[in-house]
Amino acid sequence: MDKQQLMEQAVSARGNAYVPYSKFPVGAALLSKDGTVYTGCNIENAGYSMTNCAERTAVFKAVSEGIKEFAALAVAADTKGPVSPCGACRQVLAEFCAPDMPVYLTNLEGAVSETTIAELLPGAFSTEDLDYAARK
Ligand SMILES: O=c1ccn([C@H]2C[C@H](O)[C@@H](CO)O2)c(=O)[nH]1
Ligand SMILES: [Zn+2]
Repeated sequence: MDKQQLMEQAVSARGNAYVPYSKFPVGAALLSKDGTVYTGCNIENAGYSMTNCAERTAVFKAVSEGIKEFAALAVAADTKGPVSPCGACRQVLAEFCAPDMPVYLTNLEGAVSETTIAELLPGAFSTEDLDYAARK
């Protein structure tokens, strides 16, 4: 599974997006360390705030199957330049993915931005900063 194939899977997952409100489909493909790809699409709702982005759909699918170790992520949308994940997704990705994990942001014209989890969310809040063991 190379980065090109991962981006193709993100484009393909975009086809399942449920976007009657924004009409802006997004696809994601999250590669686990054991080599499985968890795809995701955005899923909107009549109550707009219940919308789930493509990236979080992919993470939640994997975690709900017991998979929490990831190697790479691709995200695709019909944007001018490479798509840019929202703040909520950046925080959720930072919970499960290593800071140096590669992220491939792309669009339908083949523009690609290769970035990392740490670059997407510098200074991410993490419970590793808290010493829970010392708390009562
Ligand atoms: O990286 C992104 C950016 C936006 N969206 C979704 C949320 C909403 O359904 C639509 C418009 O913001 O796109 C994603 O799924 N991922
Ligand atoms: Zn998002």
